[in-house]
Amino acid sequence: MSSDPTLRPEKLPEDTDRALRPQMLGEFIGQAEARANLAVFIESARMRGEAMDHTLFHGPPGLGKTTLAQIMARELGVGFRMTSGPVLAKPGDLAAILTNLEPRDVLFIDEIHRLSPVVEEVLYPALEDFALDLVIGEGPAARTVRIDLQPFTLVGATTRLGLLTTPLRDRFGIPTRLEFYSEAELYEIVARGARLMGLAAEPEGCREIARRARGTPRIAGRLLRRVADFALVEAGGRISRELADRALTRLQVDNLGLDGADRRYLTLLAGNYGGGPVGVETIAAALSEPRDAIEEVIEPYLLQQGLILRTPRGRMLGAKAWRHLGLEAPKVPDAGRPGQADLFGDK
Ligand SMILES: Nc1ncnc2c1ncn2[C@@H]1O[C@H](COP(=O)(O)OP(=O)(O)OP(=O)(O)O)[C@@H](O)[C@H]1O
Ligand SMILES: [Mg+2]
Repeated sequence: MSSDPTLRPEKLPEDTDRALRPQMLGEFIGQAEARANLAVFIESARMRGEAMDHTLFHGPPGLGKTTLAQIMARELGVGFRMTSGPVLAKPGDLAAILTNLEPRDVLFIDEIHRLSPVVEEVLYPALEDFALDLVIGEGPAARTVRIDLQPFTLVGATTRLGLLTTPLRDRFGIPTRLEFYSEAELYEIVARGARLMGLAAEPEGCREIARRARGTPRIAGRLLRRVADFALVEAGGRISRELADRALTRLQVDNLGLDGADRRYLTLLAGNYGGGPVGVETIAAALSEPRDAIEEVIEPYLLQQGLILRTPRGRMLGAKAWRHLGLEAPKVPDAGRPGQADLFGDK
C-alpha cells in the first residue's frame, strides 16, 4: 500500500515497539476516560477477589488495545494468555485454552471479529457461566456434558466493531472505544520514547514527530526510530525540529501526517471523481487495495480529521482536503447528481 511500511499503523512481524510499551496503567498516556474507568473496574475486581468483567477494546490499529489488555492482567495480578480469532480454527483449540486457565486469568483474543461461528458458540457458555458444553458421542447416542471452568476475564480486541455478532458483543460488560490521540498526548509519548531510547531529542523535535504521527502511538514510535536514524547519521544524534521536519519529509510524511497511501486516496477522489460521492468498493478497486484495508486503516484517520465525509451515497472529499491538495473545490458541491456510488450500488 504505502511505499514504506514504517508509516502504516498495522502490526509488522518485527514489531519492535516492545521496549516502549507502557507496563502499568500509570505509564499509559492518553485515553483518559477509558483509563479512569478501567482503574475503577480493576480496583473493584481486586477488592472483591473476583475475575474482572469481560472487556472489549475497539478502535483503529496501533492505539493501544493489546497494550491495555496486558496492563489489565498486570494490574489485576493475574496470568495473561494471548490468542487471536483466526488462530482458533476448531472448537477444541479454544476449549484447550479455556480448560488451562488459572482462576481470574486474562484471556486476550485479538481480532475477535474473525472467530469462526462454531468457535464462537463455545465461547458463549464460557463467558456467561464459566462452563464448556462438550458433545460426547455421535448420532442418537450423543449427549452434552458440561465442564466447569475457572472464572476468567476475556479481553477482546477488534478494529471492526461492526463485524462482531450481536450475541458476542452483548457478552462484554465493559466495551471500550479507543480514540485517536491528541498532539499533546503524542508529544508525551514521543518524549517518553526518546528518553527510554536515550536519544538527544529537543522538545520541538518531539513535537514535530507528534504532530505528524497520524494520531497513533505505534506510528509515533516508528517515526521516532526513523528520525533517530537520520539524526545519528546527519546531525550528530541531535533531534531538532529542523532535523525532524527534514527526515519526515524524506519519509514522505506530509505536514498533516498523511503518507503516500492517504494522499493517493485523496487525489483519486479529487482527480477522478470530482470529490465524490464514491463507493468504497470503487475506491478499493481503483487503488488496488482490499476494502478492509481502506476501511480499517486509511479511512478512520481521514474521517476523524474531516478530510473525507461518509455519506449514504459514498465517500466525499471535505473542504480541508481540497485545501491540503492545493486544489480548488468544485463551485457547487452538487448533492443531487447521481454519484459513482449509485452506479456501483455500494455505500
Ligand atoms: N498510551 C500509550 N503510550 C505509549 N505508547 C503506547 C500507548 N499506546 C500504544 N503505545 C505503543 O504503540 C504500540 C502499539 O500499541 P498496541 O499494540 O497496543 O496497539 P493495538 O491497538 O493493539 O493495535 P492493533 O489493532 O494493530 O493490534 C505499542 O507497542 C506501544 O509501544
Ligand atoms: Mg494489538
